[in-house]
Amino acid sequence: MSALSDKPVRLYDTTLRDGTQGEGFQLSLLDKLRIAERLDAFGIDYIEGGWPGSNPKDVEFFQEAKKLKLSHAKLAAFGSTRRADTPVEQDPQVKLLLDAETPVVTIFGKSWEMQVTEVLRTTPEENRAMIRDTVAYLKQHGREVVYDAEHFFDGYKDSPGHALGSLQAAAEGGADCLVLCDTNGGTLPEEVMEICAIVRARIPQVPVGIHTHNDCELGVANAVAAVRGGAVQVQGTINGYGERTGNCNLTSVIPILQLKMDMEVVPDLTKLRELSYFVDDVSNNPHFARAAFVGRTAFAHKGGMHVNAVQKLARSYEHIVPQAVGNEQNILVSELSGQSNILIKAEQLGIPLDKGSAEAKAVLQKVKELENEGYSFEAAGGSLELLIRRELGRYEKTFDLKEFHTSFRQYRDGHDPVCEATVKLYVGEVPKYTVAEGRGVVNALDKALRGALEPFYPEISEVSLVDYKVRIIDSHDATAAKTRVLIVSTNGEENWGTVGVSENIIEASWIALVDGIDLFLQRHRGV
Ligand SMILES: CC(=O)SCCNC(=O)CCNC(=O)[C@H](O)C(C)(C)COP(=O)(O)OP(=O)(O)OC[C@H]1O[C@@H](n2cnc3c(N)ncnc32)[C@H](O)[C@@H]1OP(=O)(O)O
Ligand SMILES: CC(=O)C(=O)O
Repeated sequence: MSALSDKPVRLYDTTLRDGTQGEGFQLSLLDKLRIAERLDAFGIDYIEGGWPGSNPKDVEFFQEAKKLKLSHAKLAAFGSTRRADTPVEQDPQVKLLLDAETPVVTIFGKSWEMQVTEVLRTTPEENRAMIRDTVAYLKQHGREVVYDAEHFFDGYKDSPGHALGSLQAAAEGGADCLVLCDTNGGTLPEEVMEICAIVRARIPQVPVGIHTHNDCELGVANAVAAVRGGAVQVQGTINGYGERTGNCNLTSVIPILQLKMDMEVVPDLTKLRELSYFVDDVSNNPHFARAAFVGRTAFAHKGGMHVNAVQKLARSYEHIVPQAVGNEQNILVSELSGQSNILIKAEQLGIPLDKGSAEAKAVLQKVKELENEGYSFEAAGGSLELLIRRELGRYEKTFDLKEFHTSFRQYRDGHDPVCEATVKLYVGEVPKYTVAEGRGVVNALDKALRGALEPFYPEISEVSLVDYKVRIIDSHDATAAKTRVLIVSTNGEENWGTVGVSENIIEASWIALVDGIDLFLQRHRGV
């Protein structure tokens, strides 16, 4: 019985090997071990850990991975066939594959005649022998052997006989799975489906797998087409990392298989988003907001019509239930909002509003006016909350600003430059005037503002800035550029974004900074 027969489709993850062939995706040994553990816990069937013939880290990975307590996944070591004119038992690459002591070994070989003659510079006969010998040798050593047929689709379209002959050689050697690779990522889904079905018919005794690349943005579509054509193993990477534009994205193909094609491939799909973020965090990459299924915007609704409809019936604009993949619905407020967006936000703040009420209309109008001036509330939930509070009278003035001043001093004697800020304000009737130095102007202003407020509101010592972003935007009359500053503040438990817009970057920063602290005070004081 085939090793692949008890599940409709087996998931083969190559994040740790092909993923690391992608620009900007590097993993330390520890990173690789941590990701392997998470892939196993998620229910991935095969984890390709690396290429031991490539570098010492991958050799060490397989040594260290023996200590992992994997509950489900099988580890695979990856490498090439023996080299031309070298007996397989003397090939150092093949020896390293055995030394990795994994239950599975994956080798790649050439399917495209042109690659055989021009890159390997050998004959098709020797190429077939390289494939057959290597697979057979690994089988003799008790390994499950996955054969990756590199450039299979290009090779098949160029010469079907040659491409099928190379697969036949792997089958004769005893391969457990023949993986058809769209190595250059240029094949279309209907070709993938048709060619997979032909291979299944010509070599029915060995299961077929699929390995696709995303050069035409078709990595996932091609994997799905292959499954339709009879493939039972899908190779890919978490978040689609990989060579050039990446590999088939497992965070998309897994929910497609499970939710759309009714194939149970993982036990708990709700952990998908967490896994996606984990791999981004470990590799120090930003999360791709627009990623299908797992991205921050995958279920974000901005247009007023959409928001109105999803409130009545979520599936009017959602193709799946977001929670099925660990994601959630997100309602955005902007100039494209209708009252429905405002009502939802207000309700989240515990301020129920009625549709058609004067308050709902006033908030909506203010949002539209401010966005027209350059404000953006999508990432500035804190400023939006203040706006709603002010419009609805759920706001208490905590201080009155009279003036602020900033300066930047550059010395000629090598002394570090100094930024200085002064702030003059009133808390009730009490005046306060402070001065502070900082690493930059915003830092100096932040310190001066806190210095003035802390004697009255000591709780603001909990608040700190975590992010500061500046964007130059066109003013609506297009005569002068405006600056939009977005600040993210935190009290260690929650983050909130505030926004300021002005033709002057310091004023824009000040508005965002003050909103950040003001919102904290409103909440803390239970206004
Ligand atoms: C489609 C894929 O993604 S396959 C995986 C590709 N990944 C990588 O290349 C990352 C890891 N690679 C490496 O660390 C290095 O390239 C190594 C250690 C494997 C080889 O390094 P070197 O020995 O210095 O060779 P180099 O990388 O310059 O060239 C590759 C050699 O492999 C040969 N080769 C290519 N494909 C195959 C194959 N399927 N079977 C056997 N040999 C092959 C090439 O012909 C070439 O040898 P040649 O110059 O004698 O013709
Ligand atoms: C094997 C592989 O990574 C490829 O053909 O793309």
